[in-house]
Amino acid sequence: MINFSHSKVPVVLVDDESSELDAYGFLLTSMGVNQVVQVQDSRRLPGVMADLGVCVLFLDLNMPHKSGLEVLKELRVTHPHIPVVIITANSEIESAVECLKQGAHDYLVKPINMNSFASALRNALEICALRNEVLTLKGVSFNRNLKYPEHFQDIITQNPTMIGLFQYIESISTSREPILILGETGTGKELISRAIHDVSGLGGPFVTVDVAGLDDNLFSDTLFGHSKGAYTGADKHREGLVEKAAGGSLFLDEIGDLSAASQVKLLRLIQEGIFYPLGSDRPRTCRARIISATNKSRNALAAVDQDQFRSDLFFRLSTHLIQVPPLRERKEDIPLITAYLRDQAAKAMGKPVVETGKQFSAALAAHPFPGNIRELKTYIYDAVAQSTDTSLRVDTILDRLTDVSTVSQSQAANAAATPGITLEDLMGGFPTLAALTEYAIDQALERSNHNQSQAARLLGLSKQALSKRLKKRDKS
Ligand SMILES: Nc1ncnc2c1ncn2[C@@H]1O[C@H](COP(=O)(O)OP(=O)(O)OP(=O)(O)O)[C@@H](O)[C@H]1O
Repeated sequence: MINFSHSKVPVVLVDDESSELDAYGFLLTSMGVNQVVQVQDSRRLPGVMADLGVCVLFLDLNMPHKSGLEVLKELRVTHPHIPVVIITANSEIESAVECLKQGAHDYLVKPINMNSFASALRNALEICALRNEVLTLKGVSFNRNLKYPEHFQDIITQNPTMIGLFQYIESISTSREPILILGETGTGKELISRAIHDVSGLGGPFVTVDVAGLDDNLFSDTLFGHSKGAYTGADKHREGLVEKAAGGSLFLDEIGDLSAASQVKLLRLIQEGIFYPLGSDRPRTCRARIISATNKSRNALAAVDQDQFRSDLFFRLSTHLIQVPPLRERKEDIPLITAYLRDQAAKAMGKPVVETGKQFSAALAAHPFPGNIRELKTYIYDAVAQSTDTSLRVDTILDRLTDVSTVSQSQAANAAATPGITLEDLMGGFPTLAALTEYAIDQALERSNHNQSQAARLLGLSKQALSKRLKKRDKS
């Protein structure tokens, strides 16, 4: 019998029938699997996964409360790297195929044959090992290692840098020092600030203010409030947002646009921890944690020779500094976020969920997204509103992508100027498409130890298509 005792990866079984759970559990233990986790109520799975991290999942399709398909859709968002094997009855084959489309790794039909079970497990463990290797090479643990994944569930990503940011946010959760979030417009800075607040466990409210449109008087009034009679029309005492955020977090958005006079007031607030409502000489203590954000670059903000933004304020605000990567640097997130927004838009508009479609996906993949996720959201909502077919219509975005591409030419030029390995370096000259294809096939075979099923999966091909190509290559 195959023995999996060398693998430390836990195997999770999700099935509402306790007799099935016991039977599969027994089978796995007898194959030497070290850790078997049984989940009878699929609604409990997110909690179980939060503690486990990397694992292989066997998922029954037909369950009360939350079906296998619903669970799978959620997992694709929260744990996109985890291989999922569907367990299905003969009558549910169509649903199982739908699950494969949704990213399940394999399916088994009941009654389950021990050999098929073992081979599905072996493949899933191999996928775990391969993906782990790739992410380790990128400097990130396959395991998200998050203590509070639920606080990040609205931030859809599978990008290693983003997951690293989540880990950083958890590591500073007990600090009450200021946090500065840098990132281009629409990269999700506000979403991240919300997650920072949630992870911090602060019991007070999360209060946000966009300081870009505030002149100095309005800034003081908004943040610090005023006492009765402070100015004409101030007919009663009004507390400011610093007070409202007591015991919680105050999120100051667009901090890079703050006037010089307001910068001085903010610096005093952070340094001394006190503030004065307008018209009052009684100091109040600031009991809010300050999170700020800007879409100006770090260099533009911190440049000591420019007096636009005080460098002392920059350093005070950025005890903890978070740099959010633009969408064009995490292209692997585009399909994931697209699917999430597409489903969200369909739900909001009461329309059926449709496929994204190959052409639509390809057009998005080639776009630089100067407006990042906010821009992507605009396209998806518009395309969903116009959709009448089984997939999103690419013509709804093509014109818009061209317009924005012109705007973003300078960004693209910057990206191109980024030092790194060029295609020429890699291939010894600019490659033809055919040469690139061959190179990708070689790499996939090498990384999968010449296991053709694994290699085909890495390449996004069926095993048959890969084997056809390899045969053709052998003949030539
Ligand atoms: N990873 C993500 N997954 C899903 N939705 C996202 C993600 N990142 C951002 N969004 C969505 O994109 C939109 C813009 O995000 P957000 O307002 O947080 O960006 P921002 O960086 O604060 O932008 P700005 O600098 O213009 O204020 C919001 O609707 C947000 O919900």
